[in-house]
Amino acid sequence: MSTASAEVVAASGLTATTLFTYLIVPALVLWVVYYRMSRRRLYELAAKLPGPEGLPLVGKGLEFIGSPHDIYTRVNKLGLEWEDKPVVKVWVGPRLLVFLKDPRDVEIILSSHVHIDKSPEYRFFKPWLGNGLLISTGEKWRAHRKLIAPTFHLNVLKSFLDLFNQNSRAVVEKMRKHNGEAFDCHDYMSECTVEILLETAMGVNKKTQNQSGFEYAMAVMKMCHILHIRSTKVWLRPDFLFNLTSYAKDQVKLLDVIHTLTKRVLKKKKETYEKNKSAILNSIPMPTVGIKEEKKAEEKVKDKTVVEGLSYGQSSGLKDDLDVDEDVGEKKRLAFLDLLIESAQNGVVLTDEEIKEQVDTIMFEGHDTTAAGSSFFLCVMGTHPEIQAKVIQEIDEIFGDSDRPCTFQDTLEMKYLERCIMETLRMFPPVPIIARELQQEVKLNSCDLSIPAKCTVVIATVKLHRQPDTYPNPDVYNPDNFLPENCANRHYYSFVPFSAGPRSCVGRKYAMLKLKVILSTILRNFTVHSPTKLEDWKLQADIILKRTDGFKIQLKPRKKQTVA
Ligand code: HEM
Repeated sequence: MSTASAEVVAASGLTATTLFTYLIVPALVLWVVYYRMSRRRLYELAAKLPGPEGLPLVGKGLEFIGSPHDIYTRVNKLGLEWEDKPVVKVWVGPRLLVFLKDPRDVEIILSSHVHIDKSPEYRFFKPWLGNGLLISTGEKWRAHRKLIAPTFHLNVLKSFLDLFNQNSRAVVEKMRKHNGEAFDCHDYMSECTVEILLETAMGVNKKTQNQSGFEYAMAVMKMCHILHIRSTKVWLRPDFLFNLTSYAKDQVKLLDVIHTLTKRVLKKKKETYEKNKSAILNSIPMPTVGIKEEKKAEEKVKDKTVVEGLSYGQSSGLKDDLDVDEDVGEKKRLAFLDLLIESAQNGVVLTDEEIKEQVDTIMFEGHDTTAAGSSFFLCVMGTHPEIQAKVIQEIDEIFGDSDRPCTFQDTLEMKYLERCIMETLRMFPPVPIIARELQQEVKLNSCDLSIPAKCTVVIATVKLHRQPDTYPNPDVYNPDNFLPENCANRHYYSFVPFSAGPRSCVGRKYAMLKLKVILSTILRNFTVHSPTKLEDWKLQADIILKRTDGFKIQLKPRKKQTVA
């Protein structure tokens, strides 16, 4: 306070404390009244929703303290207490979270073209993924989705089979050195999926990758951990507090590793593009095995339309923009990064920064999810030898004694393996929650209740996929859950590991094809044993679902070594 104003205050007999009381306190009270009035409808509807009331001010915020496994266990327990309700509200401080687990309600959210905004927690991804497809919304998201979805067309994916095969064989050779010893398979799956992504979607040659795949995968894992900590520890949410912690310093270092790789990938690709524009079209690797037979098989498949639906990770009644039948045309069949660069050169408004954000998004979404899915699969096989034997029998019927690479037609014949992958994604969905910020009130289908605008809707796939009225014995691993006759009467939205509707996973078909090639190659070479029973696994919902106790497996060679 200046001397003059201090004198005025002194003359009027006011002290700084009374000034505070007379000005700041009423302003604060007015703000609180305004804040509550503007959220009146939210409180009104929230009061009618079932769920724990929690403590004043913090609600159930304290449930989110502790290790990722503790949080997972506590939130799961909370879910069990409200098991009989189709919808459960949870207050975390001033935030209202509404958990949905009835497929009829899940359908309202996921099938909507309106409820597409991600929840505020996704903003923690911003320094990493910018405004990439996972986070963006509105017109930007719509335009980029339209551009990117065709790059995951089956015709593009089929051209990746050689690379899927080569990398699967490489990981088999790397894992062989454990010689029957127990080891954590997640690091291998992680490295392998990063390398496959670099070679396929990004078109980066293996020779130029060096150690970067492994380093990148480790940096991504650590970043996910930091993001998880931020979204669960309320005090780390504001940037100014987070920036004071060692997590912020670690984040800077990790993002440096991640973005260095992305920038390098982008630079290389642009140089190639400039050097020889026409060579870009030819740079998509073409399959070299059994092309004629593939063509015949494809025609057969087209007649039967068996390639959609469950084969590619979603209930057969669901369709999204990945299921468009018309071929995008020879010229347009570009791999992801080639298409983005070409589009930017040909007048589509796409800045270098936007391309980088999409590359980061695809690298993250495309790698950690598949690494978790394949690691869970191997562990499940290891704990269910009788089911593993059936998968191996199917694979042997397809390949016999041959070491030939896997073709697209082979993947279509892996029906039992497919059901086992589906069942793994049911029990252990790599993306355990899908969260949206509602801009409009929503009337639920399962009951006579509405959820308010401005709340966060959470679809916990880990819960949705284990509803006993949909899946008898939901905690028992049973691939027969995905027999056609058992799927027939099930609600389409009761199985959404890749989400569904307009914001479904753009890499769904890519992931399924890649999983079939990697996992069949591993089981052509080894039988898997897993030392810990499935009931004893310790899970943590760390953005991506993981095992706190690690993905330990032992491999026993089945036959002579394949040539890598
Ligand atoms: C087993 C593997 C995978 C699973 C379980 C999975 C699951 C999901 C889920 C649940 C979402 C919706 C997330 C949300 O709404 O918050 C999603 C979105 C997305 N996924 Fe995947 N994913 C997998 C593999 C992949 C792959 C291989 C790629 C790319 C190569 C990919 C790219 C994306 C992208 C870009 C989005 C954002 C789409 C949008 O918002 O329009 N995913 N994924």
